[in-house]
Amino acid sequence: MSQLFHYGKEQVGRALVESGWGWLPNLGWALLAAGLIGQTRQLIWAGGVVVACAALGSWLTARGHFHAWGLAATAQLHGAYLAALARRAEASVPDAGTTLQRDLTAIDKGAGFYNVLVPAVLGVGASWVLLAGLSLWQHSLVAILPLGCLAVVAIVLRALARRVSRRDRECMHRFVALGQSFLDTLGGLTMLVSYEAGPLFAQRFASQSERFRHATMRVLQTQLTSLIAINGLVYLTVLLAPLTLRGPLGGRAAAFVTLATLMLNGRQLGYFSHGIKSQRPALRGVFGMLETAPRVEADLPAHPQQLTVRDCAAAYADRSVFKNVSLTLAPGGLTVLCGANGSGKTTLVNLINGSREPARGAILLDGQDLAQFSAKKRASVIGTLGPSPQLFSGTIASNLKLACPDDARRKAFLAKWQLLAFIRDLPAGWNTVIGENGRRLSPGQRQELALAMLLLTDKPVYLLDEITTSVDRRTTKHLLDVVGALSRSHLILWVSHDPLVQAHAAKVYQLGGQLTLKGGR
Ligand SMILES: Nc1ncnc2c1ncn2[C@@H]1O[C@H](COP(=O)(O)OP(=O)(O)OP(=O)(O)O)[C@@H](O)[C@H]1O
Repeated sequence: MSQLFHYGKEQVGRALVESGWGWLPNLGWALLAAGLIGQTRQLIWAGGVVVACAALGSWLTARGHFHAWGLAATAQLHGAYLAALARRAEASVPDAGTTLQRDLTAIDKGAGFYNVLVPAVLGVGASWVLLAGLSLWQHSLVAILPLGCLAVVAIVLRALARRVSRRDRECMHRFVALGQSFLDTLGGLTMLVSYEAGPLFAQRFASQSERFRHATMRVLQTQLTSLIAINGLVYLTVLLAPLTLRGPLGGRAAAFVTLATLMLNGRQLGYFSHGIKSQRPALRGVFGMLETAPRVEADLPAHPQQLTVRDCAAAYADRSVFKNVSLTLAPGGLTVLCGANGSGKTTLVNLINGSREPARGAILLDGQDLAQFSAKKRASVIGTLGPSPQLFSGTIASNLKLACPDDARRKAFLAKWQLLAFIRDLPAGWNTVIGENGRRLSPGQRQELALAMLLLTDKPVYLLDEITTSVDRRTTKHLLDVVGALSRSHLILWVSHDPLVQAHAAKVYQLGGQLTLKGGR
C-alpha cells in the first residue's frame, strides 16, 4: 500500500489544509454545546464564529477542487497504468488487458485512500487533543474511554479479517469452479448429448451454482458482522461516555460532542481499512503491472548460435514438473525431445518461448538471459508450433500471406521445399477457402499448412511440439527432410514420440524428472 503515497504528492499540503478546515467545525460545535448548556454567552459566540470561519475556509479551499489529492493521484495512477498496459499489449505480454476492468475499478476505489485517510487521521488526532484538554480540565476518564473502544475494534477487526479473506477465497474458488464447468459444458455440448449426460451435468451445474450462492452469502454475512462490530462499539462508547463525565455542565457537553465526533472519525477509519483491504489484491495487480511493464529493450541476436536451458525447474501452483533441466540447442542438426505423457515437454517448450516463467534457472540466447526480454521480442526470434495450430478463416493463400507478405520470397520458399503438395488435389488450389480455424481442411493438412506458415516467418529458432500426430508417413518423411535441412543453420527443438523423427535427430533427449541424452546420430 505504501506505493499509493507516491502519487499526487504535490497535493498533500492541500489535503492537510482541506482536512484541517474540515475538522474545525467540530471545535465550533463543541464550543457551542458548552456555551448553550453552560449558558455562557462568550462560548456561544466563539463557537458560532469558529463554525462560520470553518465553513468559509472550506468553501474557499474547495472551490470545486475538493479532494485535490485523490483527484490528482487517481489521474496519475490511471495514466501510468494505461501507459504500462499499452506497453505490455505492444510487447504481446500474455493476459494484457484481461484484468483491465478490475484494475481500473481498484484505482477508483483506491481514491478512498487519499480522500479518507488524511481527514480521518487528522480528525481523530485533533479530537483526541481536545478531549485530553477537556478531561484534564474536568478530571474525567472520557479521554481513555475511546482508547479502550478503538483497541477492542482493532482486535475484533483483526479476528474478522482472517475470516473475511478465508470467505473471499472460498467464494472466488466456487466462482472459478462454476465458470470452468460452464465453459466445459458449452464446449463439449455435442459430446454430452452423445453420452446422454445432459441431465447429469445440469444437476451438477445447479449444485455448483448453489454452492457459489452460499459462498457469496457467507461473504456478505461476514461483512455485515464486521460492520455491526464497528458500529456497535462506536455507539456503545458514545452512550457510556456520560457515565464517566464529571465537572461543570458546559464542559461535559463539549466533551460529549468531541467524543462523538472522535468516534465517528474512528468508525470512518474502520470502514476505510475494510475498503482498502478488499481492494488490496486488485491494487497489487495494478502496481505489479506498473513494475513489470516492459521497458524499452535491446535487440536479440538475429542469427544466434546457441540457446541454453540452464538448470531450469518448472512447477504448476506448488506441484513440481521437473528440476535441474539443462539443454543446449545449436545449429548443425535436429534436437528431439521425448518422454512420457505429462513429463513436462510442452512445459519446457513454454519456458523457452516465454509463455511460462521457470521456477528456477534461466534460458539464454547467445548468453543473454531471455527473462529480460518481452514476449514480443522473444517471438521475433523464436517460432513455436503445437499440435493444435491456429489458422485464420480465408484462403490458403491469404494465410500464407499473413506469415510472409513478400510474394516472391513466399513462392520461392514453397517451391524450394516442395511444401503443401496436397494443394494439387484441391479444385480451388491456393484459393481454397479453409473456414474458421481451417476446419474445412483435414487435421493433417492443417498441420502442414501451419508448419509452412511457421517456416515462412524465417525465425532463427523453432520449437515444434508434436506437429506430425495427424500427418501421414510420406508427408512426415518429407517434413523431416525440410526441417532436418533447416536445422543445419537454425536452432530447432522437436518434441516427438515418433521413432521416425527420432531417427533423424542429431541428439535425442528424454525427459522424466531429469533430462537425459538418449541417443542421436
Ligand atoms: N496449465 C496447467 N496447470 C496445471 N498443471 C499443468 C498445466 N499444464 C500442464 N500441467 C501439468 O504439468 C505436467 C506436464 O505437462 P506437459 O503438458 O508439459 O506434459 P507433456 O510431457 O508435454 O505431455 P504430453 O506428452 O501428453 O504432451 C502434467 O502433469 C500436467 O498435468
